[in-house]
Amino acid sequence: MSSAGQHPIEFNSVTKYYGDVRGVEDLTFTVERGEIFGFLGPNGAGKSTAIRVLLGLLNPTGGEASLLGRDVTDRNGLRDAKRHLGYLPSDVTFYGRVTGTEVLDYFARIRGDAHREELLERFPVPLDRNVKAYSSGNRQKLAIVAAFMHDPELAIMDEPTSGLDPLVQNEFYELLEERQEAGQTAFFSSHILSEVRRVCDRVGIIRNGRLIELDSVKNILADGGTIATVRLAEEPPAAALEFPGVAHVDRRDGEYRLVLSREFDALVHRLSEYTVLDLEVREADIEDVFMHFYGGTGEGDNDDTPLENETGT
Ligand SMILES: Nc1ncnc2c1ncn2[C@@H]1O[C@H](COP(=O)(O)OP(=O)(O)OP(=O)(O)O)[C@@H](O)[C@H]1O
Repeated sequence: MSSAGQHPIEFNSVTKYYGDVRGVEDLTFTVERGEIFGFLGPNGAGKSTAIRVLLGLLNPTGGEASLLGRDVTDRNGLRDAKRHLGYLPSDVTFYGRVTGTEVLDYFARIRGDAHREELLERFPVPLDRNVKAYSSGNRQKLAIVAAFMHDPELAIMDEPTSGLDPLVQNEFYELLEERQEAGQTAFFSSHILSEVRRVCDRVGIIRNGRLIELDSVKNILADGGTIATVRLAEEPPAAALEFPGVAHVDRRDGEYRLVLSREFDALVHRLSEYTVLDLEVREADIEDVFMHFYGGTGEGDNDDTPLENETGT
């Protein structure tokens, strides 16, 4: 379509305030064609605000954003772009007393449904039943079929796997991967780090409305390095464990946890000054790395709710 050669998603210094409340501030990044991009951040960080600006549901206070090459404030252009978009909201609600079939018929009339039967085989739902009586998982599956049955070139999803059981989640990741092989683009917010590691090429991390990291998952994991957890018989002087190569130290339950590069000589040398009761050295995993970005006491935090993990809600 008209977006050929352009980035499917572009944010250029986008700021959105709700009165005095900051939604997002000076957000600048692009999503490349054919990539799966994860948009991460703690609760209240501004992810939904950014997505709503992109969909033209909120006017930015400043800056510009474009979707499939169309300025999001250009109503007609955005309407055209949306024919090639699949959108999966976080809180799927269908209005009225309608069946699953009627919901899909409605979207089919607007955007097409070439892949409807194939998707219904992968994400089966009780089509003849009133959607008000659907379980949350079935509601989410129906929304997936509705979002993807016209084979959109871009999918925007707000926590797409919430409410899905592990088998359906897996089917969904496979769908995203197949679509990527076909050159289509996906942008989604998530709190589930295992899915980010599995499917995302790049991530943007937002906190307090600002983008604080933008990189490939591979690079982010590589930079996170190694974690050493050590228990000592003596209390070392403050800062004794902050030697070169150590990016971060914290003390928890009598243990020191060091985030460090894979240079072990300095670690061994420093620990030799103490009686080591316990020592574990391992590769940092994705939870360690993202906790580093999520945690802390950033000025003006909107909400310090901890990150949910796979077993969370
Ligand atoms: N309609 C609104 N009116 C006023 N403030 C709002 C509104 N919507 C969001 N906010 C505020 O904007 C900030 C960003 O919220 P947003 O919902 O975009 O975060 P989020 O990253 O999507 O969070 P979550 O992970 O909890 O869904 C928060 O401080 C929130 O309270």
